[in-house]
Amino acid sequence: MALSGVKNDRGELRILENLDELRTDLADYIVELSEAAVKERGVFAIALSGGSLIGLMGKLCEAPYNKTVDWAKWYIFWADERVVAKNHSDSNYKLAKDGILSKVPIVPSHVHSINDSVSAEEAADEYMFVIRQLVKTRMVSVSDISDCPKFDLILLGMGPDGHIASLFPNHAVLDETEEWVTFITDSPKPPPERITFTLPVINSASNVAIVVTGESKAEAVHLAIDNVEPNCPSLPARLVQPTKGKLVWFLDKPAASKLDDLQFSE
Ligand SMILES: O=C1O[C@H](COP(=O)(O)O)[C@@H](O)[C@H](O)[C@H]1O
Repeated sequence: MALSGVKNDRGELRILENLDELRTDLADYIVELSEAAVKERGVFAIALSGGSLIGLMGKLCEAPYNKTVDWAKWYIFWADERVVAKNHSDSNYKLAKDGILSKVPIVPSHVHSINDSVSAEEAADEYMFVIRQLVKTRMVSVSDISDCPKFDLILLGMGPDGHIASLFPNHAVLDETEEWVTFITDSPKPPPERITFTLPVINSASNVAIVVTGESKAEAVHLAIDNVEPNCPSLPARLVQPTKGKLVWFLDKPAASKLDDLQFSE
């Protein structure tokens, strides 16, 4: 049985009994947000991450979701990408294409992947330009408190070190507040060159979901969510604090195993 509730100011927690329940709950949540965005704005702008997240989104390619979702209204972006060719096994685009995008009727021109034939710096600049054009036409909304794009949903995974997108602990990239998209060339996790949404963009989204499974991430989940002393100011996952949007954590039981006193109703 799932546990769910709100934990201090760290958003809503959904702790699922097993991976199958997590996959279903995640698919239901994404579909609900896509229906609301399409009803309100006519489109759904969703940013994906790489890693284990894509496999956990797999139910979207199955019945009933594959037939009922209004795929033609989806606009796809990436919260981060590794600077490798699109057919490289490290590519977040390839992962999403093989795992989801090739299995549902997404409009190819709505898939906004990152240019893989230029440097990391150029790719970040270009991606920001692409997003800027889509903000102008309101395919992507704009935040009313900053000039940042306001994605309908940003989906994040989290590494055992607490990184989200390609924002790593104690890295200068966490201080980037001017750019929407930036790049790094020294990622502690290979490959070294990556581009990533910055924290202001992530925190301007209408909805952010962080999806984490497995015991190896339990300590980082605890540090990111609980009121720990000393606080972990440079743990990237802890810095996800949507200004006006909603944050939801999807956790399996092993990932949630180190959280302090869970007192949610079952
Ligand atoms: O390198 C990355 O890692 C994170 C976490 O991946 P996971 O496999 O541990 O879930 C991922 O969210 C990010 O997009 C990716 O580039």
